[in-house]
This record gives sequence, structure tokens and C-alpha cells, in this order.
Amino acid sequence: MTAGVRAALLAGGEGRRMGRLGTGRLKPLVPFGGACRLIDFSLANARASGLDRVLLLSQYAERQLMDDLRRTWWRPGFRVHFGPYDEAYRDGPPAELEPFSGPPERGTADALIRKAPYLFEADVTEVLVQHADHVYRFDYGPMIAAHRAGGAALTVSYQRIERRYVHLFGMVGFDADDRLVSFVEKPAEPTSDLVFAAFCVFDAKVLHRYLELLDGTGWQHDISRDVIPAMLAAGEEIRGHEVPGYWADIGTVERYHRAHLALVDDPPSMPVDAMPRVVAPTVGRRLVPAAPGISRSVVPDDLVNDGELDGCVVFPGARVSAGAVVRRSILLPGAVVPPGARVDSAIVLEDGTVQPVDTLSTQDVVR
Ligand SMILES: Nc1ncnc2c1ncn2[C@@H]1O[C@H](COP(=O)(O)OP(=O)(O)O[C@H]2O[C@H](CO)[C@@H](O)[C@H](O)[C@H]2O)[C@@H](O)[C@H]1O
Repeated sequence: MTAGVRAALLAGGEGRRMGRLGTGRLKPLVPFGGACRLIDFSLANARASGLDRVLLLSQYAERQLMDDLRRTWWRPGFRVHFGPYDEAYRDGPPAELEPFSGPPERGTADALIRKAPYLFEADVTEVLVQHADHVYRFDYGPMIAAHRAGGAALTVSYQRIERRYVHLFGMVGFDADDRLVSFVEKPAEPTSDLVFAAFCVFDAKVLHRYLELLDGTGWQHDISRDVIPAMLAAGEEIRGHEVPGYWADIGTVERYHRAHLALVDDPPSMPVDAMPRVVAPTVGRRLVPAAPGISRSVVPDDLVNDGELDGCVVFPGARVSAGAVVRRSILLPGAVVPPGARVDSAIVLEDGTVQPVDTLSTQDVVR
């Protein structure tokens, strides 16, 4: 089913809107759900869908990212491909690496163009574009099958969300047959509740043609701002594929926090079991509805809790000291909450620093 499909994972995020959580680490590597990092969802989805490799698109070929993915995601039958750096990583992270060179990429389409030799190989019939900051579990197989069966040039994922957030996304509209009829990136005044969930399947030849067509036309070098609107205007067959269940783009600390609260408040929508297990895979974790000192929290087997936890998500190696009360918060790997501390709606980082959530919540509206 996925033979001929080349996955390309946009992982260029610097995490500037992630506050202290993003300091010193790249956004794709921000820990999530007590079990993994943001990038692991798209990789786990690709692997579970039968893809054998995913091409990494990271603007500055970040060493930190490639070193990590070499360790965590080069497995038998599946690996992340580093394009020009792939050979250097064959036997493990290299001692030295040729630094990134060339003009900066101006948008997501530039990322595809720069990696074109690894993307548009002779046996590639479709390109699956993925994002490294999306939390969801999804089988791409049926979407690819429907894309092929319908002879579409492009199939876009979409989901219905609350109208008040639509201005942060690409707003999409479809006819009765699920054909895309409108696409407005970050609309000032949304008129629909449907948004582009950003992963999509392109016919490889058509994508290649549009990237060449748009080159040099004063475009914004972006898939959503240029490639999709140009295809729509030219009357290409673009189909929609609704994303069932949980899907979230984790762009800010507030959204990061909200997604974690969904784990404890609405477990059927994103069950703990559905998390890829990349951080400390041997340490179990479970949703505990109620136990002495714990209510409705996702906790690891190795938790040391001498205080109280309510509505929290805890990573392995964390400790809550005597008399501490932690509510609606996330404890990152190894985080220690000191005796008697009160933590509410915050993220406790590995070094014990606390990132409050409400201070950055306005970023959702000023983006
Ligand atoms: N040169 C580069 N190399 C590698 N990675 C790069 C890159 N430039 C950007 N990226 C990454 O690509 C992703 C897309 O980022 P953008 O900021 O362009 O779009 P945004 O997420 O706002 O909206 C997009 O995603 C939402 C859904 O979340 C859609 O609704 C909307 O239409 C769509 O534009 C991010 O993860 C970013 O880090």
C-alpha cells in the first residue's frame, strides 16, 4: 500500500513560542505525554503505516536532531533519512559534520526543493508531507489508497475545530464529493470550522511540476500559501480526507498544556497506550484515576510521590517531595518538586525550573 510513497517530515521548528520549554532544545524534541517527544508521533505513524523511511527536512541540518534520531529512529526496517548527511551517519553520529551551507529556506516549499534529489527519486509516485509538531495517531494507508483510487493530484487532511482557533490555520472548504473548493491560509475572519491538518499526499510528478512552476514568481515559498492555492486555481483534483479522533498542532506552551490535559481529562480521545514509547521505553506508564496522593494523572512506574498529584502528566524519573501539591501540571523527565511546593497549571522542567502556562497563553491570539 505504501510502496512508492516517500514521506518528508518538516522538522525545522526552533520552538521560540515554547518558552523555557524550548530553550536549549529543538521543538521536535520537546517531550510529550510522559512517553515520547513531539517528532515521535509522525515517525511512529509512518512506521505503523508500513513506510520504511522518512526524509528529514530540517532547515539547518541540526546536529542535535540528527544525533538523536540516529539513536532513536534507525531501527530494522525503518529509519529517518538525513539526505546529504545520511552517509556520514551510517555507522553512528560522526565526529565532525560539514556545516550547513546555502541560502536560508524561506518556507516549507523551499525545504522540499532543497531535498528534491532525495524526494523525487525514480520509484517515488507520491510524497507524503508530515509535520514534526503534531500529536496524533493515524494510519496513512487508507488515505493513500483513497488518493490513488480517486486519481487525485493532492489529498489534504482536515479536521473540524472550534471557530475561534481557525485563524491560526489554513481554512478549507469542500464540495459534497470532498473535493477542495477553497483554501485560505490564516484567515482574518474565518467563515468555516474546517482546517487543513497539514499532512497531505501529493502526486510526486504534480508536486515537482508546481515547485518548478512557482520558482521565480515572487512567491512565499510555502506549501500552504503558494503550492496548494496554485493547484486549486489551476483546477487540479484535490481531495479531502477527514482526520478522525485526536489531532493537535503544538505551537505554543498553552497548546502543549492543553494537549496534556486532554490525556487526563478525556483519555478516550488520546489514550496513554497510543503514545509512542521512546523516552525510557522500559518504564511503564498508566492513567491512574485515583490512588493515595494521586488523582486522575498519567504517571510512570518509577514515580516517587510523597506529595499530592491531581490532573498531571509525569515523565519517568520525576519526584514529588513531601507536602508538595501539584495540580494540572506536567513534570518532565527527572523533574523534582521540592518539599511543600505548590505548582498549578505549569510545566516543571528537568532542572526544576517552572514554566507557568498562563503567561504565554495570549500567544495563541497574537500569532
Ligand atoms: N525550511 C523548513 N524546513 C523544515 N521545516 C520547516 C521549514 N519551515 C517551516 N518548517 C516547519 O514546518 C511546519 C509548518 O510551519 P508553518 O509555521 O509554516 O505553518 P503553521 O504550522 O503555522 O501552519 C501549517 O500547519 C497548519 C496545521 O497545523 C495548517 O492548517 C496550515 O495551513 C499550515 O500552513 C512547522 O513545523 C515548521 O517548524
